[in-house]
Formats: sequence, C-alpha cells, structure tokens
Amino acid sequence: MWADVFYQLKLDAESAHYDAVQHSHSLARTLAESSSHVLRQAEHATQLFKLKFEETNGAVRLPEFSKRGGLLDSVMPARLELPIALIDANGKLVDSMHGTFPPNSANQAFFKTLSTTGDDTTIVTNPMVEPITKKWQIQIARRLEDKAGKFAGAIVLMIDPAFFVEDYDRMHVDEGGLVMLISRDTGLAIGRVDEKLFISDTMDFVAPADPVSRPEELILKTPVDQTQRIYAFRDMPRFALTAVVGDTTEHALAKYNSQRRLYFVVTVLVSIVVLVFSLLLTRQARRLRESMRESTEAREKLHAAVDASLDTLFLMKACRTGGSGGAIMDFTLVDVNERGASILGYPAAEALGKRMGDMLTHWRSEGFFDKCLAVLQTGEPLEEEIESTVFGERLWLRHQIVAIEDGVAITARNITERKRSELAVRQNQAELQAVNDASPLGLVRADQDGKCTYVNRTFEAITGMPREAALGDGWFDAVHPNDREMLRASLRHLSQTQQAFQETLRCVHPDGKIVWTSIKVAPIVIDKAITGYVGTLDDITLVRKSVMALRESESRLRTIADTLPAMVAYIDFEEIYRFHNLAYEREFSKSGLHVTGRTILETVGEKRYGVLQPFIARALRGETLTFEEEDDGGDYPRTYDVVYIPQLDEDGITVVGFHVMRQDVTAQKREKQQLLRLSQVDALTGLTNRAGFLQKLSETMAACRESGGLMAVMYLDIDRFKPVNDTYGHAVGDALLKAFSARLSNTVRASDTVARLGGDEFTIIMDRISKPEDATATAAKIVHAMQQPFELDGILAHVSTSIGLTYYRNEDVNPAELLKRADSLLYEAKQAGRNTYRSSPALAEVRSPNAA
Ligand SMILES: Nc1nc2c(ncn2[C@@H]2O[C@H](COP(=O)(O)OP(=O)(O)OP(=O)(O)O)[C@@H](O)[C@H]2O)c(=O)[nH]1
Repeated sequence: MWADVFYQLKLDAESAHYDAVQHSHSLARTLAESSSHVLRQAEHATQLFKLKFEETNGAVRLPEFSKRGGLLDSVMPARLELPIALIDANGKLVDSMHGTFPPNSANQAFFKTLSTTGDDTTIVTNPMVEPITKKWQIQIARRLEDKAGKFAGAIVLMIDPAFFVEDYDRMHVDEGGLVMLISRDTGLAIGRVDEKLFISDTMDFVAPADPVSRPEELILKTPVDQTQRIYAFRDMPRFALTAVVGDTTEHALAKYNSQRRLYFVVTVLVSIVVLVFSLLLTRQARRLRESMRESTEAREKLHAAVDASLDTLFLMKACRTGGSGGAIMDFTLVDVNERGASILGYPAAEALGKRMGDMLTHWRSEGFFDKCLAVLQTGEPLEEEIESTVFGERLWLRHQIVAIEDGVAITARNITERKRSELAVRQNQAELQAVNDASPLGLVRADQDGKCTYVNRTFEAITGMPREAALGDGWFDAVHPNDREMLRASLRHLSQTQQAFQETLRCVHPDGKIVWTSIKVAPIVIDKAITGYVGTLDDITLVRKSVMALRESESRLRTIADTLPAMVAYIDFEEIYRFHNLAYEREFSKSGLHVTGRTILETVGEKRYGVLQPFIARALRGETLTFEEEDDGGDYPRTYDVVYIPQLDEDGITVVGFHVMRQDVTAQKREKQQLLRLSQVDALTGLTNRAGFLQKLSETMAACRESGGLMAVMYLDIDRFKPVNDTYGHAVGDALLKAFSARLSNTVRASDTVARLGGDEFTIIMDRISKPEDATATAAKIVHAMQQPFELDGILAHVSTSIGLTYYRNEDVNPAELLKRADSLLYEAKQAGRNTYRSSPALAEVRSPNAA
C-alpha cells in the first residue's frame, strides 16, 4: 500500500511539476508576446517617423511626432515618454526627447550599419547600459532617407526593459512569482518579484531537467533569491530575448502537497487500522496455536498418564443379543491402556473389539460381569478392594467401575503391596502391643484434651485399674486424691510450655494399697501443636523405701557430724565440696561462703590453696595423711590439726575423693609452747636453763652455718661461791646467784642469750659478732663487773668470775663439743687463778687486764 502511495505521489509530483511548468510557460509566452508586441510597436513607431520624415522631406521634428494624439501616440502611448532621438546623416544629434543621447553617434555600430545598408529595417540592440543615464535600454534604430533614397540619418528609440516586466499583473503571476527577460547574447536580465525589480548581468541558466516531457522548463544556475520556483521560458528569437516566468514551488505544488498530506494521513490511518487488526489477528492466532498446543499436550499427557498410570483402564461397551435394546450378554473392549492390555495378555491393538468374557477366565466366576452389569443398569459407581487371581497369582486389586454411555469404564490398581504392608503394620502393631504390655513401665496415651486413649498391661498392674476404666478421664481416679490436683497442674503447665514433666505421685488400688510412682509425661507435637500426650508410670515404691532409708541414714550421719566439734567435709576428685558438717559451715559462713558445690580453690583462696595443694594431691593419690595447718587469715593466727582420708571407689583402687577432718588446736598448741618455754627457764634466776640453752645453741649454730657469720660462746663459773653459802647460808647464796644473773644480763647485749646451766655455772651465746675482739671485750667487761661486791640484804659479798670463751663459724662441731671446748677454757681460767677469762687460741688471744 505504501509503495502504491509513494508511486502515486511520484506520479502526482511529476504531474504537478509538469502543470507548474506549463503554467509558467504559458505566462512566459504571454510575457514574450507582450514584450514582442511592444518592441514591434516601437519598430512600427520608427517606421511611422520614417514615413513622416520622408513625407516632410526631413522637416518633421520630435515634439510634433511625440505629441499627444500624434503619430507616436497612435502606436506607443505617449505617456510612456520613451527616450527618442533624431540623428542626421553625419551622426550628429539633431533632436532628442525624454532622454540623454550622445551628441554624435557616427562611430556607433548601429549608425554605421544604417548608413551603409539600404534595407529598411530596424536595428534592435541587445539590452545595454545607456552610458549617460546608466539605465538598461533596448535601442531601436531605423534608417532615414531623403527623397532621393539617400541616407539622411536615423531615428532612435530607447525602451527600458523594465517596461516589459512591470506590467506583469496581466499575467496573473502569483505572489512570490518571478517575471524576467534575459538577453540570450549578453546574459543581461531584468526581472521582477512582486513589487521588487531586479537587474542582473550574470543571469545564467541550463537546459531543462527533463527536455523530453518538459522542454519549456528552465533551471537557473544561480538562484535569484531564497524562494524555490519552477521556471519556464519562451524565446523571442527576433529580439534575442527570452521571457522567463517562475512560479513559487510552494504555490505551484500547493495542491500536490495538500494532497500528499491527505494521502499520508489516510495511509497512516489505514496502516494503523491494518496494524491493529494484524496484531489482533496475530494474538488470536497465537492464542489459538497456544490452546491447540496445550490441548495436544494435555491429550498427550493424558495418554502418557494413562499409559504410565499404575491403574489399568478398560472402556467397555455392552454387547447385547439382537442389537440395541437386547439383553446384555457380555462387554466388548473399546479402549485399554498398556497396563490393562498386559493383564489381558494381549497387545492393546489386538485386544480392542474382543469380548471380556473371551479374554478374562475369571470374568464371570469372580463376579466382574455381574458388577459391570449392575453399574450400567443402576448408574451407581462401584469402588471396592478384592482379591483376585491374575495369571495364577493371587493379587489384591482396588477397582472402580463407572457407567459410561452404553458401557462401563473400569480402573483397577494392584494394591497387593499396600495390603501386605497393612498386614505387616498390623503385625507390628500387635508386636508393639505385646512389647508395651511386657514393658516394666506403665504406658498411657492421651489425646490433646488429656483423655486417655490407651494404657498397657503394666499400667493396669501398677494402678490396679483395668484398661476400660482408665480410658477417657478415668485414669485420674487411679491417682491418690491428694495428688490429682498436682497432676492436673503439671498437665496444664505442659500444655502451655510443651515441656515434658516428671512427678512422683501415689496411686491407690481399689483395696486401698498405696503405690508410689514416678510419672513422666511428654507431649506429641506436630507442627508446633500438641496432638496428644504419652506418659510412663514407674512403680518406685521399693526404690522410695530405699531412698527414704538412705535419707534417714544420711540424716543420722549429718546429725552426728554436726555434733562433732571438728570440721568434717567430703571433697570429690574434682576438688569440689560435696558434704560438710555444721562446724565447717560455721567456719566458712563467717566470710559469707556456702561451701557445698564450690571448689577448694574458690573456698580457701589462692594463698591457702597454694599451701594445701600438695597435701590434697597426696590424698587424691590415695595417701592418708595428717598435717598441721597454720591459718593467719583471721583475727589471730590459728593452728589446725588436719587429717585427709582418701575415699576409694567400689573397686578399692580408684580414689573418688577424700574426707577432711580439721580441728582447731590453737589453744592446745599455745599451752604446749608455754610448757616448753617454762621447761627452758631457770626457776631461781629467770634465765634460760640448760635445756633452753642447748636448744638455743643448736639453733644459733645452724643459723651461723647458713649465714657464714661468727658467734661466740662463754662458759662462766662464780669464783669461791661455796664460802658464801657456807658463811651466810643458802638463801644468801641464792640471792647472790640472782644478783649475779642480773648483773650479767646487764653487762651483755640484749640479743645475747644468758643461761644458767646449774649451780654457779652460767653460759652466754653471742650471736652474730663481727670479730673475736667483740667477744673478748665482753668477757673482760664481765670479769671486771663481777669484781665489784654484791650487797645482799646488808651483807657485802665479794666474788669474781672465771670465763672460758670459744667461737664458732661453720665448723663441723656439735653443740656439746662446742660447750665442752668453752668448759675446758674455763678450767684453764680457773687454773690461772680465777677472776679472768680464757678464749680459743685458734681465733684470738685476748686477755683481760687481770689475765695471767
Ligand atoms: N645457795 C645455793 N647454793 C648452791 C646451789 N647449787 C649449788 N650450790 C652450792 O654451790 C657450791 C659450788 O661450789 P664450787 O663451785 O665447787 O666451789 P667454789 O667455792 O665456787 O669453788 P671454786 O669454783 O673452785 O672457786 C656448792 O657448795 C653447792 O652446794 C644453789 O642453788 N643455791
């Protein structure tokens, strides 16, 4: 359609163009004729002048010729005031009007031609620029002769070409149309567009675009203005001019363009309509194809489904005696799937059209025919599961018989497997029943409302309630009245939380016997909803008795343990307190601790645990041990006697924990230390006695060995003490001993140990002396101090002392030997006359001023 439209438009365009050319050509012809007419009239005017000139023998003049109503006015309107000139035979300007002419034209070509040729013709020049007025002019000149026929001059008439194109209104040129005269020889052109006159000396044009069909058309090489036009021309051969008229393309093709727009609008509308219809048709066609494809697919699927179906499918039509209306004697197979055909033992194609009675041996004996007949006659479909013999094998079949038009459709499925599974399930259920009944636990199942749906034999035995009585809400009656509310509350809580619970409750037999049971109930949850409950019931009467006995035993044990003053605890292998008595609780509850369940480390803290850990490790290795634990964590330091006794497992080997017995012995220890201290003090003088001295000596020697320091030991004896005793009595002797002791203590350093070994013998331990001279100086000081008399209750006693002084520094000597060494030196001092000291020569020889 579009091709036709374009083709038609092409034809119309050509036709419109042709018409435009013809129209322009017609106007050009009019212009050419009009212009030729004017030029001819001008020629005619010159001829009239010539005639008049010759008639008047050269007397006629221009004003007379050009006057209104004169000769010129008869051929050319005088009002045009055409420039006109009269030139004599010498070329000299005789007269002129309405224009400026050269005074002499003898040298001009037209004059020479006219003067030399004898023809009575006009010379019409190409348009040219008039030298004086500078206007375009066409000059028309004619030879004048005298009576003798000799050249007498020339009449010259000038016509402005604008005159030809100004009068274009007669040509009905439309707005924007162009009217133009072109000089074929010079290319000079004058034209007009609307009111605007234009002159060009370069107007050029080419041959028509289609010289065959439109020979009148003309193409301008250089456009006159911006307007597109269709030009046509008409030659004026006599005057070497060409008349050109151009109609605007817009105007010339207006009708065509309007028609083209109409074509387009109509074509577009038609196209849209066609397109819409096409789309609708395409969509309909696609839907049709789709539905056909779906229908084909559905049919194929149905066939495939029927073929692949586990069901056998038979379509049968009634086979009657004597044609339609007769009694049905059998059914004829009209359609069957592959599975059905295989049961019949024929390929499907062969089986079609055969009677069922001929193909199935049990057709009538197993009642199939009668059933089909009944369905066909009553219209009631039949669905049942039957056991049948197929190819000698007993199979379970589920079949459905539905009436169709004058026949029946049978679908049958082999459900032997399912039937066997059901049997197996029933078998399993029976076994499960037996297992349930054999279970030592009572089992109860309830629906979502808590109504009992099942109990096993054990439940009956435990509760003394028969199954029938337990069903529904009956099972609650088996529970002791005091425990029923608790059970109901637990079931309510379970229904809200879906969390299983376990409770201990009592059951009451009809004879009043109480059975303690542990009941555990769990919900059956499907898709987050409770669909029922399962509970187990365990007879714990015996266990409970044992537990009660155990609790009683434990209680007794606790009572005993709590009455003990000692702290008693049991700690397991993980070092966690599992048991402790009241004393233990008192001890640790002071710091706010609850010990049971905590580890030893958590209970006693890191510091004490560091001390205890080695003992704990030994106990857990199976060692029974006793140790003394010092605790300085309280208000005052305390001492405990601790016993760890490991606890062995039943195998007698594995240590599972240990018992702790912890007793505060702080008071006993303090008493013991007091006794010890007293046993080492001399009763008379209050100084350290021999035992205390020997212990102190041993300790000081050990410290010296360790530090490498120097120590000194002095052995003193009072000189001539016996006479004091003898003279003044024993009491004075005692007083002297005390005074001696006091003076001795005052003479030495506070850190030195002064001891009385017995009688009048004393010792001094000088710990950590820097050099031997310190000790000898002290010995000398003592000797000197004791030379002073002692005033004893009015008695003045004069005694002195002798000293044996020895040293010790990391030697292999025991305390007794060291003391002996000092004693020997004392002896030496005595031997030396008393009142002096003797020291170990090995270390230093220091003598007092009185020393011998
Ligand atoms: N009053 C009193 N006398 C005591 C005590 N113990 C011992 N004696 C006496 O002290 C005397 C010690 O005598 P000696 O050291 O042998 O005699 P001495 O007179 O000091 O002689 P020298 O040591 O050789 O100068 C004895 O007579 C003892 O009976 C005591 O506890 N009190």
